[in-house]
Order: sequence, then structure tokens, then C-alpha cells
Amino acid sequence: MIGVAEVVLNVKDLKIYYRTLYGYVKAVDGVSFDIKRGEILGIAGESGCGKSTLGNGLILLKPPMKYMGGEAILDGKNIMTLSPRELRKIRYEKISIIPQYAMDAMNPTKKIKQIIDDLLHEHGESFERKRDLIEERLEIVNLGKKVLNMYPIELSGGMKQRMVMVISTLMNPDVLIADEITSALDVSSQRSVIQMLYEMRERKIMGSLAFITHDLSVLYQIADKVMVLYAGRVAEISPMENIVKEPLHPYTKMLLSSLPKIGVRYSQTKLKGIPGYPPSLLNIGPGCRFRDRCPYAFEKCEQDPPVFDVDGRKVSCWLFERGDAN
Ligand SMILES: Nc1ncnc2c1ncn2[C@@H]1O[C@H](COP(=O)(O)OP(=O)(O)OP(=O)(O)O)[C@@H](O)[C@H]1O
Repeated sequence: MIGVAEVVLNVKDLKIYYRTLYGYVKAVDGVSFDIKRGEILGIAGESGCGKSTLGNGLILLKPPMKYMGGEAILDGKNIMTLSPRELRKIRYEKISIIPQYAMDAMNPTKKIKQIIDDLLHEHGESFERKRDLIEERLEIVNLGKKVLNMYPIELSGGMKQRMVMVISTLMNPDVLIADEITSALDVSSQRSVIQMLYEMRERKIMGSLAFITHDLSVLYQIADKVMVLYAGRVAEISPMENIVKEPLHPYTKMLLSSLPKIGVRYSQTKLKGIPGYPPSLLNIGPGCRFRDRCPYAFEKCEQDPPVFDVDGRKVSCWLFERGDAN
């Protein structure tokens, strides 16, 4: 990890729900974490655990998403309560996202150059003034200058995604959120996207990175620290190496044991999936949300587990109760 210490984004007890006809879907329900300067935070968990809601909610709350409480402090301000005008100012400059469906994120009726020019105008800049920088960034992601005169539809899926990587980082954001950007790629393309992100961090094109994926094995290549989410809540936050060597939360353990291991023959050793499904988050009640699938569940799990501090690591599981919860 580069550098130490300074917290760039501090999220405390954040709640983002979806308002539906049947009640609230508690997609992000009291999530706390921080990201330090230069750090790469992996955000992991099964489909539906709230990863994209968290990423998108930090950038722009769109209905039916509803901010229900908590805070996300960036540059001294709670970005969850900023006015649309203030938000427009910090988006791209302070916090930016490569969205999950980056490939469809660009306006199909405008040439790439125009899309970039429009964005830069919102921040008091222009394409012509930034031309050298844009061309330098295109090189980092292996795109030629000629893409600037193309329409999004003329780019392949992979090219569009790399273009969105350039656009999202044009203003050198303090925090970049990358949402499942490697999931649709083959292993060698995954590796090159990760390489590009590393290079962007080395060149200080972005400060810190929150890398969202359901795939822990991808995080192994990139993350300094991992936050495992389960059903809208934090299960565990630990340095990457601890997650691999000695995961704390029963869910993290089961996620890891569901990954294929190098050198193991699966004709002899069966891969273990996690039995059962995550609970519905619609009007979900109290208690540990993993208890129905957890082999260690006991009576206390009917109550919400607090987040316990275990040697600087965070784990939300009653098995770790030692009277030092925070
Ligand atoms: N527009 C919506 N209205 C109601 N509920 C929603 C909406 N979008 C998402 N949800 C619910 O919010 C919860 C969290 O979804 P989210 O997409 O954030 O999870 P995820 O971990 O990113 O999953 P995936 O990797 O499949 O995208 C899920 O229960 C999902 O069904």
C-alpha cells in the first residue's frame, strides 16, 4: 500500500433503502467503513448484498433510492446531504464512478470528444484546453486518438469500458468507485484492466479506489483491504492478506471455501457452495442476517450483532463478543 493514514472517505452508519409499494428494501443498512489516501478497498459479497446501491448512492441518489441516515464524509462534508449543485461540483473532481454497466453509460448520439467537452464545461474546462492530458490518458488504457471522433456505438464493449475509465478519472478524483468492471471480462482482460487501474493510482490520476466485485479472487490481485457485505450490512473488514489466511466471519470463510484453489483436483475434492440464499431485504427485521445459513448460529444471533474490533479488524458476529464492541 502507498503512504499511510489520512482518511479520505469516512462512512458512518449509512442507510440507503429503496422505497417500494410493499415497504422499504433495506439495501444498505448501517454500513460503516473508511478509505485512506492511496488505498484500494475491495467491496465483496454475493449478488444482491448492496454493493452497487452503496457505490451508486455515494455518487447520486436516484429514486426509488432513499437516504435514510448516517453520513459519508468527504473533504469535511457529508456528501449525502449536499444540494444537487454542490454534488455536481464534487462529482468527477472528488468522487467518481465507473458504473457497473459502463458500456451503456455514454450518450449514443454524441461523439466521444463532445461527451468529454460537455463534462469538462460543467467543471469550467474544455476539451481543447485538456487535449494533451486526454491523449496521454488514452495511451494508458491503450486507446488511439481516433476514438475521440467516434460515436460510442462504434467502440467495442472493452473499448467503451476503457473510455469510461478515462472519462471517470479526467478530473483526478480523490476517490474512484469501480463497480464490477472486470466481471464480464476473460482472465487476461481482467488482468490488464487491473494493471491500468494500478498505473492510474501510481500516476496519482486517482487518489483511492473502491473496487466492487462479487469475485474475491479478483480482489486478491488488487485490494489492500476488503469489506465483505452480506444482505446490506458489513460482515467483516480486514486487510486482504488476513481475509485469505484467517477470515473471521463465518460468511467470509464460506465465501472463500467456495473459490477454486490452485493445485486441487476437483474430481476428488468437491467445491463447497454456500447452502441457502440471502434473505429478502424487504422490511427485514432484526438479528444477524446470516443466521439461517450459518453453521455456528446460536440464540444470541436473533439480536443484531454489533461490529467488534479484533486486533484492528472489524467483524459483525456474536462469536467475537468480548465486551469490546464499538
Ligand atoms: N430499484 C430497486 N428497487 C427495489 N429494490 C432494489 C432496486 N435495486 C436494487 N434493489 C434491491 O436492493 C438490494 C441490493 O441490490 P444491489 O444491486 O445493490 O446488490 P449488489 O450486491 O450490487 O448485487 P449485484 O452484484 O447483483 O448488482 C437487492 O435486494 C435488490 O433486489
